Amino acid sequence: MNDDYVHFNNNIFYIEENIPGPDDNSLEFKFLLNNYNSQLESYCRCENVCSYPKCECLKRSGGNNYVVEHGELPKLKIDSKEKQNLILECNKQCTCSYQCGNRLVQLGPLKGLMIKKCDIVQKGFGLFTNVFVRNGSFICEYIGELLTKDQAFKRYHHNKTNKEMNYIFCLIEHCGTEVIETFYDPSKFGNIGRYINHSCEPNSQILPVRYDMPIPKLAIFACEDIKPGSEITYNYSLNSNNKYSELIDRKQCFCKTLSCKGYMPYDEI
Ligand SMILES: C[S@@+](CC[C@H](N)C(=O)[O-])C[C@H]1O[C@@H](n2cnc3c(N)ncnc32)[C@H](O)[C@@H]1O
Repeated sequence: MNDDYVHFNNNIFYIEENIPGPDDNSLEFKFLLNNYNSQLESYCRCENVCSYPKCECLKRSGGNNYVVEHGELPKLKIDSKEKQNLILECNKQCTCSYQCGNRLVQLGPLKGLMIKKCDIVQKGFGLFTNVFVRNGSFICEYIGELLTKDQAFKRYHHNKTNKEMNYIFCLIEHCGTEVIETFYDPSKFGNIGRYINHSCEPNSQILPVRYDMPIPKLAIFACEDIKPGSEITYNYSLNSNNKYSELIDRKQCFCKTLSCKGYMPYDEI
């Protein structure tokens, strides 16, 4: 990966990959660590660049993940209710080259992103772009510590009690009858993705992407063309789960869009 960004706050450690949180001696942590240290079972034996349906990774993804010519998600106004295919990139066990069009998130974030204070003080800092971002482009990952459910709840309540911002992201994936839950916290260890604010009319979307290990990476893609100078935003509720609605902010929303719901997301059961 090639990430040129840094934090301006020395108390936050810049990381370019998710890391396991502290060991809480639970079975869940052992399972998480085991997954963290495992390799994805699938890989391809393609030469140079991959094509569907020959490539095993693309076959498992159900088709091309990215538009080959531009290295973007297909131009879709991504809808939260639409069923999203598994995004499985080629990984380090694959024999294809690094020019293969099925490697995007692993190549690192967009250049030209900037962290700055938002005009609306209640939002704190935000992530902005200095460059034009095409619809479907990969912007950056949301990287942090990987926590067990118990750790995520404890940290969330600590933040709430101390009136601190919440950075914990809870990903719930449904795979047949299986439900996979992953908790990310970039509050102390994280990348630039931690500065992206919520909007009720977002210009980006967060999606799970897998390569190398079975634990998904959280990847943020533009869901419309974004002009230079704009703030990058996504809707925090899209991957939240009603079961853990407690982990979602119920603060006043200051996105100031016409569709603003007034509060930060909270999915009803
Ligand atoms: C992942 S952080 C985003 C970066 C954060 N603004 C900062 O300064 O580090 C999430 C926190 O930002 C604030 N936030 C994000 N979107 C907001 C919005 N639309 N309105 C008000 N506050 C927002 C909330 O305090 C939330 O807990």
